[in-house]
Amino acid sequence: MNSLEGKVSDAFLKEFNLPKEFISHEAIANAYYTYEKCESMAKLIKDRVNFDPKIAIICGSGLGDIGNLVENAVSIPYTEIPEFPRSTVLGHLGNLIFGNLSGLPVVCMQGRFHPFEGYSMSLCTLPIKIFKLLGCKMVILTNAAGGLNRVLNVGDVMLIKDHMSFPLLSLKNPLIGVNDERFGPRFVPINKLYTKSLRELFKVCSHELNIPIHEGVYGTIGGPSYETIADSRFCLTAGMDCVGMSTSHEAIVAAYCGLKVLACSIITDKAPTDYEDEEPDHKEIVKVAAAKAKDIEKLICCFLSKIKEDLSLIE
Ligand SMILES: O=P(O)(O)O[C@H]1O[C@H](CO)[C@@H](O)[C@H]1O
Ligand code: HPA
Repeated sequence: MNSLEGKVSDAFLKEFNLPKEFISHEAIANAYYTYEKCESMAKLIKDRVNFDPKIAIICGSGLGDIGNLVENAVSIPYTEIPEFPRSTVLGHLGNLIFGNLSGLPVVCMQGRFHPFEGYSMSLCTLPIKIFKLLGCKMVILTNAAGGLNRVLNVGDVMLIKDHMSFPLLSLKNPLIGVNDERFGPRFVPINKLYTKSLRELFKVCSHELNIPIHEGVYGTIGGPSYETIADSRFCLTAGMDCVGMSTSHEAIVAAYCGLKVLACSIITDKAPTDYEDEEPDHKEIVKVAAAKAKDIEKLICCFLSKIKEDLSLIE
């Protein structure tokens, strides 16, 4: 029995009318963080910061410096939030930073949770539900990713227009389990997940700042191993432009909770597609992401200043 199982509420087990051995791990994990528990976590955070963020930003590997741009910042280490997961991956500091960015109230997550760390999908996406309860209207998701499409070079920014996720396609979905309609509906359409109008606005920023960007499909693999050559070739043929181990499930929970989503990748390496290609290395990935973070930071700041001019874009 894992530690979460012991805490599953009787009401949940009764609803299924089955012994808990018949319930999937995802459903059990999901049931643990009830709406009420998320509400009390959000309240605890709110009492501490006394701040109402409108936009949440999740920083990918090596991209935590975005949080350092936040003005009048109040920071809460994850370790000081009871029952909040901990960051275990290099390049993910583990702080929530509240303050203003480009004149808008934001919460910035310096460090995300990945399924390969051993966290359930619902735990990886718990922060999104808390952001919703804190009053956020949209999330900006960032990540480090390996380029598959050969038009993508190391250091490029790719705006995500769609995703394909092996975990999600194979019933590893954060929404599995008893649904609480207060968060969102049972069935969630995701064919318009990465809001087009917001992507267009991001492209305007790209032009204004003269920072060229690509637009493409992000692929999620489970990790923590990288891809074989055969995996990469398959992913490319399937339509993925780049590949990483995060983001897609966060985007789905955001859509489920009624939050708008904008997501972008920094291409930190070329996913190997030939037997002679170099091996990806996480330390190097973090280094490249940090070195190229300025472009994403400028784009996000410009994007936020445009949202500020027309808040109806995220209503
Ligand atoms: O997606 P982020 O958090 O940027 O991290 C990416 O970098 C790590 C691999 O080097 C994986 O965790 C992958 O998902
Ligand atoms: N593969 C998978 N995940 C990644 C990569 C990669 O090449 N680069 C950064 N995250």
